[in-house]
Amino acid sequence: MKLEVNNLSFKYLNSCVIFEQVNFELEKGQILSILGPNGAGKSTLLNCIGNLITPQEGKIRLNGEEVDKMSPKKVAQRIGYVPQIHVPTYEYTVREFVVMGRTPYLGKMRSPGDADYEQVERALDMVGIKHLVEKPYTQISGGERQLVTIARAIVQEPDFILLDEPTAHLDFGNQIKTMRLVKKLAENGFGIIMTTHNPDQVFYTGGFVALLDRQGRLHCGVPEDILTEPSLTQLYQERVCVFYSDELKRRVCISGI
Ligand SMILES: Nc1ncnc2c1ncn2[C@@H]1O[C@H](COP(=O)(O)OP(=O)(O)OP(=O)(O)O)[C@@H](O)[C@H]1O
Repeated sequence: MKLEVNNLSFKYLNSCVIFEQVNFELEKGQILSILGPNGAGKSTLLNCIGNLITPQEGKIRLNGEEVDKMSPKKVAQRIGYVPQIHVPTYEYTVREFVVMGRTPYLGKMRSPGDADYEQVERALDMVGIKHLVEKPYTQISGGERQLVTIARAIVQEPDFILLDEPTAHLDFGNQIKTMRLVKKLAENGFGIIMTTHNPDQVFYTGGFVALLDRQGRLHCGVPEDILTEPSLTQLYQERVCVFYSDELKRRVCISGI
């Protein structure tokens, strides 16, 4: 299963262009991390890929099929989306919230069955929050909510999962655990597209990386080529240091303060 993004351009009504001529492709089991300054357009790009908003130009295809011509149900079977902030509207328990990920597979008027709930338990176990299963979704923390939303995307069994800043609300330990989880999801065959503000996470997860600059251009490649001291310093307008750690056996990125 291949996701292709061709010549994508987007602007909001009455705004300047957010990004232009964006091109990349990704296979199931691969990771693409998107970095860029605040307001560059990373979430907007994810929303286009998830078919939540329509680009003015360009196409997104899944195995050659145009996403905007697919039914919402079929898109939901192929692409899972974990937004940056999820505002709860009703006191669902975590179990009830996560099982909603099974909706694209349920027939009209059919309720989830034992097998669906077993998937929920497995997904909560995988993200490390099985103990929250009975808790109301409105009574868990922002970070826990993010993990619950990842569990919902897992039970959706999509080919690709879009993660918008999956570590945004997480403490340092949970950020590390989530990056380990992202790698595990890719090893389990999910294609992952995630946005992040931490270049070091990309050296850990590996895969591909894309920098979205302030001019709306996307520069894609492997971390070793794309995440260099000059490119990151230019992107963030602050000194950034990149070096090889013998202990970690990978490159490391830290602020150059
Ligand atoms: N619904 C909207 N209507 C008009 N402009 C919008 C809308 N949503 C976002 N924008 C603008 O589009 C630009 C890109 O926003 P977006 O949220 O995609 O950036 P981002 O790179 O994800 O930012 P951050 O890192 O801060 O989350 C910003 O200037 C933002 O103000």
